[in-house]
Amino acid sequence: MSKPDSSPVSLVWLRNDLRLEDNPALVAGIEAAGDHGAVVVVYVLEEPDAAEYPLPFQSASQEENSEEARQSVPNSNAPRPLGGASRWWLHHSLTALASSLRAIGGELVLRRGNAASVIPELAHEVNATGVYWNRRYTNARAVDGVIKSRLRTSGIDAHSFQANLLHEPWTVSTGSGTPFRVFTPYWRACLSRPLPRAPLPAPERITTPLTAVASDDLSSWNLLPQNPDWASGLRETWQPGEQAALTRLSAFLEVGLASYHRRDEPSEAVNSMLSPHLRFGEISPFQVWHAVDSARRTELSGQSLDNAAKFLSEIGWREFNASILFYMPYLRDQNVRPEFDAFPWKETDPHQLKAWQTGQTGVPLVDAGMRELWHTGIMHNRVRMVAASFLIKNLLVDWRIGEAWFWDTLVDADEASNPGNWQWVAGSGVDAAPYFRVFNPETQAKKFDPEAHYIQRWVPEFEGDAAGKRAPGAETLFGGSYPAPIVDLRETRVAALAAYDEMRAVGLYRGSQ
Ligand SMILES: Cc1cc2nc3c(=O)[nH]c(=O)nc-3n(C[C@H](O)[C@H](O)[C@H](O)COP(=O)(O)OP(=O)(O)OC[C@H]3O[C@@H](n4cnc5c(N)ncnc54)[C@H](O)[C@@H]3O)c2cc1C
Repeated sequence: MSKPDSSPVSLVWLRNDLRLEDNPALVAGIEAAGDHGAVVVVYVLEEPDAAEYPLPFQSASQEENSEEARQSVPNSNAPRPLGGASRWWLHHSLTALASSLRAIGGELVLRRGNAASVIPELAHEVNATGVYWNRRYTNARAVDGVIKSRLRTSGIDAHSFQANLLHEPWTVSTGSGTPFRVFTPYWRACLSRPLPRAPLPAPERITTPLTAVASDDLSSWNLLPQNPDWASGLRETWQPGEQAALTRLSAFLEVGLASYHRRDEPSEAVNSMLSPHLRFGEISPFQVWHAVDSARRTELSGQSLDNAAKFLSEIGWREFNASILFYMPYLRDQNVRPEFDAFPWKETDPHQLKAWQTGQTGVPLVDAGMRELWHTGIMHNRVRMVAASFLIKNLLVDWRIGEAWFWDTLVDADEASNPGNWQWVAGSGVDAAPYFRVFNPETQAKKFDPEAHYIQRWVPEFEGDAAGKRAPGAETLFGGSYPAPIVDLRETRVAALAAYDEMRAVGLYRGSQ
């Protein structure tokens, strides 16, 4: 339905919240427009001028970690350009969102460019009386700050809402008022806070302005891969969009949750697979929390109750990483623990790196994970840890190189969780695994994929057991269809520990100067 152009207009800017249910900005925009107003819903493909948002900006991070090294960050606060798999997801998620909006009378307007210009210009174009968005906690909030002041200068109200985190970073702090650096007390503090608010229902109708608002054609954004079209595995695996996210959540509650204690076994389909849906905000953590919480109050018992608590704590890790990025905007570029700046990374061997990226290292569990990633845009969490550890510790490749590959290939690539987890594996992050913990892919496979079902699925040419032991005679296949390991796991483990000692010696030397 359309309203006359003189009516009040709300501009709702959707970002990582591509949903109708539990969308406070959308609800507030509709309410503010009232019975006589109209609502314009926009998504902006952000292409900011990075120089406009230099790091570091004034934030608590500088108090939190104020060493000189952390100040000279080469990056900017501009939103991080999406990787290939995320662009694929975004295309389909926007398509789904546009169709849901149309079903209740709305339209999705698409614009591209620097949001700091695009949003104020669009607000003027549609005579917006207010602009509404849900808050983000990445470095790109610097962009939001600029927009807010530009809008206010021209007399337009800007309103932002909590929608994408259960606990905004500044609401959870230690007794002395500093951010948590260790997960367990962080999550305990979260759990002692008031229960997360109930999710909001989806709006039933939206009124658009009488005059249609110009929109880009989604296909002109070229988000989908062409020549080659590498997305067939993504299409087989995923259905982006709000409806699919809700279906995933229901399926997890019905089937996965009861077996979630087996979440470390990659051949078991017990994990929720919600990460890309959460990443793009097709479902909110409030919806997930309340669905699980209501199940545990009414239906669950025994093991399932423990599983529910564990699952919610994984949602907690997502929040924890968001909080880390909030306070440490350099998370993707810099070691959180400065002593790692002296780590003697090896000069990257392009052949070894390629073998890792393409799942041809000759280490079956690592290769299975990397092939799963390439084909489906996702990798099981346990295998992510093993594959990352292999790159960092057995190949001595700087974690930032692995992080960039995951950023490009994961459909759930997240500005906080990706570098946060890479730094966790590297040992350079907050609450990280100690560097001397080197995942042994053979032991990990024996423990978590004992029948080698997962390995067989992704590395069918491998003949041997899960621990990487070749079947009799299969040694002759080395150099054949499945390669021999590109490095010796035991020797490289020793080399990694020696490199770690070298780094610590530099620290001790510097400390003694
Ligand atoms: C090297 C490495 C890189 C990673 N990069 C990302 C990333 O870019 N984006 C991402 O969402 N997760 C990342 N993870 C965390 C984790 O692997 C995925 O969240 C998980 O595999 C997603 O599958 P799921 O939805 O079935 O998880 P479930 O087990 O069902 O967990 C439910 C939700 O909890 C959250 N979650 C679970 N584990 C973690 C974790 N360790 N850190 C943060 N959130 C978590 C996710 O939102 C997930 O959807 C990474 C882990 C590693 C080791």
